[in-house]
Amino acid sequence: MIKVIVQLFSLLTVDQRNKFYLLQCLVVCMAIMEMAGIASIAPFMALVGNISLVYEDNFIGYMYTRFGFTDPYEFLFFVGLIVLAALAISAFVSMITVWKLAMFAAQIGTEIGDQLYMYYMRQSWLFHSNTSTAELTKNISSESIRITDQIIQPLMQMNSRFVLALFLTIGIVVYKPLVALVAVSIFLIAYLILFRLVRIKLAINGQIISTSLTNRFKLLNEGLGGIKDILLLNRQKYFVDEFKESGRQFSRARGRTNALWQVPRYFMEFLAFGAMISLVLYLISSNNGELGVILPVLAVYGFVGFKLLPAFQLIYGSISQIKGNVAAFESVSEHLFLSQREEADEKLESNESVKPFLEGDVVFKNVSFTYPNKYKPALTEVDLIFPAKKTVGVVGASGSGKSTLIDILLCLISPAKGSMAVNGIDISSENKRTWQNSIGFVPQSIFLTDGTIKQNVAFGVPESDIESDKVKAALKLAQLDDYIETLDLGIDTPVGERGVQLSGGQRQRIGIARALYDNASVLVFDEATSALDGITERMIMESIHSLSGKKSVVLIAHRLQTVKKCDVIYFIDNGKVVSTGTFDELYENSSQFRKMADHS
Ligand SMILES: Nc1ncnc2c1ncn2[C@@H]1O[C@H](COP(=O)(O)OP(=O)(O)OP(=O)(O)O)[C@@H](O)[C@H]1O
Repeated sequence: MIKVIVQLFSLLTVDQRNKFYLLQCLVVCMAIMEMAGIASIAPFMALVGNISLVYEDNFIGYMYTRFGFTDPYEFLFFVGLIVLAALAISAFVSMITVWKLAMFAAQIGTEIGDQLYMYYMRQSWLFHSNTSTAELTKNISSESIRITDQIIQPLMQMNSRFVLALFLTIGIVVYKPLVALVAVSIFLIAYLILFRLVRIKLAINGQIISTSLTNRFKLLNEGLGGIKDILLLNRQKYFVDEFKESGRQFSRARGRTNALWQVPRYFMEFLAFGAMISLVLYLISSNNGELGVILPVLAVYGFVGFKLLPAFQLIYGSISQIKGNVAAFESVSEHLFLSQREEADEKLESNESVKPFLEGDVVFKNVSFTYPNKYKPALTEVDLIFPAKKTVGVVGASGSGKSTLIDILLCLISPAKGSMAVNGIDISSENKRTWQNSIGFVPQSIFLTDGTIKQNVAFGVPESDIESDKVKAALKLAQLDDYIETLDLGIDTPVGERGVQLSGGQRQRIGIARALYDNASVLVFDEATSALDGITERMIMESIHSLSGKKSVVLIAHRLQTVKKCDVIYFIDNGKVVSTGTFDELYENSSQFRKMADHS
């Protein structure tokens, strides 16, 4: 647990650390004020028990004459007011401190969520293709809240209570050493035994909470994402039962964790009352029932107990909560540390001047690639050229390596061996962004946001920066202008979540318009016309081929009709380029290609 606290602290920025130190000063201030409030009660209660103290040679007697009082009860009233004022100031400082601590913890917690989102958004395609989205969603939306509410908040509260408990303990030990040491030891030992008994259970519960949350997010994604198939196959029961089961595990683990830190309070209160009664009996027997001596001691211990017991309970509760939720921090800590390191690197990178555009022949030299969890390479020593302003087809059977080749072209993955150069310039991590700025990509399945047609064409551009003329031109090229004209709201028509209000072909054409919006110099189509009907496909293919001579176009296709007009076609098999040429040349020279063409 100490390790988690140290790690959390090392994740704080300089600003956050400075704020933390300031808050720490406020916490000490709060503890001192609470101490002062309690300490002021002793003389007041002494006076209540024995008003003749004002005539004796002590601090009370000195104050009585110093302020010129003549009536002892008037002085008692005055002391009462001072005690009230001290308690009010202490309550005020406590309120401010607790408020600031809560705000600070909430801010750090939210920033953890932001940090994770930023980190995941910056990760490579390889990272995302090998990581579960449910896991990442859970980390951002749920684990970061768990870290805020169940680790940082308790940590900050515990911190303030710890300082107070320490001061109060020192105070009462100085006041009456023996009684104080006995009382504090009883409580400390009781809490220590309790914590040792429950800590393993708490850690296990924390793990169960994390696992069941991952399952619930996974079932949410899969259930709602695949609702069409589920409705059709009538598989709701399986998803609902699994969701309920993970919910049951989650609630039981969470309930147990909460109970383990709340329930012992009642036992400790019983112990406190027992200690108080023992103290009364001890004081009465050792002071012959003299109220003037007994009352101030009882009042101080009463008030100290009133403050110290909740402080002990809060410290114990906080430690239990933190222990029960360490798993939440562990599941994101690696990503948080990596994101911290990446941010530092990014600052260095941002100083570089970035060229906006790259165009020219794209040359693959001896490119090989193997996926991290695979033994067999997806591409082996590929040498090829995508000539500038020509239309190139990439064909091959399913699993032959076409998408991998395109992912390298798009710089979504980097070749393990070999290189890619554009116009003679090797593409590396430094100029990768510039190259990506130059490409428009239309994937097999288009991702649409729950926005308008316009927002989906100018994907990720702030509304105020979207150029409607460019959107309309791209839509025209994608053969969607006729459809837009039939809509009352035109390009401002909402498409519904993931484009459910559009047909598959219309979604595909929005994707094509998106690739065309930024006027990229290279357009890459990954089976982009597969969802279209024959006539629309032909019209779009004509638009695409009309770009020949103006833009470089790369077409990946299963159906070889799509690549018939390409200037050059690469035929891929088993991760290697096995034949190159025009459609007719390949048809003539490659029996494999001929077989595919005849069956497409
Ligand atoms: N993210 C990944 N992790 C591990 N292996 C992968 C990954 N993506 C693809 N592969 C593997 O790499 C090989 C080439 O796959 P790729 O997707 O490039 O083929 P493809 O020709 O595009 O197939 P299709 O036409 O069916 O889309 C396949 O064996 C595939 O299983």
